[in-house]
Amino acid sequence: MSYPDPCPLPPQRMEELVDALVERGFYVGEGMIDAELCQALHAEVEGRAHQQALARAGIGRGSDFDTREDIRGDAIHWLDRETLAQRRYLDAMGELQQRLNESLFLGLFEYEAHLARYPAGAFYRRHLDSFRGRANRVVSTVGYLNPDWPEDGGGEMVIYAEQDPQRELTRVAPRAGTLVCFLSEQVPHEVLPTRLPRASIAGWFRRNASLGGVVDPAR
Ligand SMILES: O=C(O)CCC(=O)C(=O)O
Ligand SMILES: [Fe+2]
Repeated sequence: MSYPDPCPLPPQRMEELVDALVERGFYVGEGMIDAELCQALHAEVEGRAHQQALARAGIGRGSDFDTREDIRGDAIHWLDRETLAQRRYLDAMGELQQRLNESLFLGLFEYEAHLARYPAGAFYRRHLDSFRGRANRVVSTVGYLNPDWPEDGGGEMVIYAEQDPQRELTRVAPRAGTLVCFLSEQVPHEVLPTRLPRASIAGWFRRNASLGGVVDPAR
């Protein structure tokens, strides 16, 4: 497998991403993630599903953890840099982290992400990514991996207004190459029921929890 160097996110589009985050709190970029990389990551998700090497996703953390199919129905695998494709993706997110810190002084200091597969019929009800026990999530990213997603495939991600969480701002089809980025504490969002198996990577830039919510100085 060969990849273009140095980064699978187009550097010239970083500025539009940063501007959208500042102006609207979210960004939707089609064709942001390299097609070959999406293909490799998609194969990894499907391979893991086949080997039953994905874990049921849950809500909450530690002793609060619970699987709730009425809230979310995906199965996940936390990225561990095991494959070249994972390393490429994480390296790209590392560059994005650096860019966000330089431009917005967010003090992001680490990134965690998981592969996710929503089987047919699965969804994830409207939620915020930063909640009790996860208050240090600052910026969320979702990269989509399914090539040729049909118009009637379902599984769109809906973004709602912060002040009026009933009001839809946009719907995003989970098509390979699209990258969505948003402020974790402010942007309510939802995954509509999918008609086809749907693969993505959801990830979060975090600030240092040990500082009790105080922003790290930009590095
Ligand atoms: O896959 C998506 O579109 C979003 C997933 C999500 O909201 C999450 O994992 O927190
Ligand atoms: Fe989410």
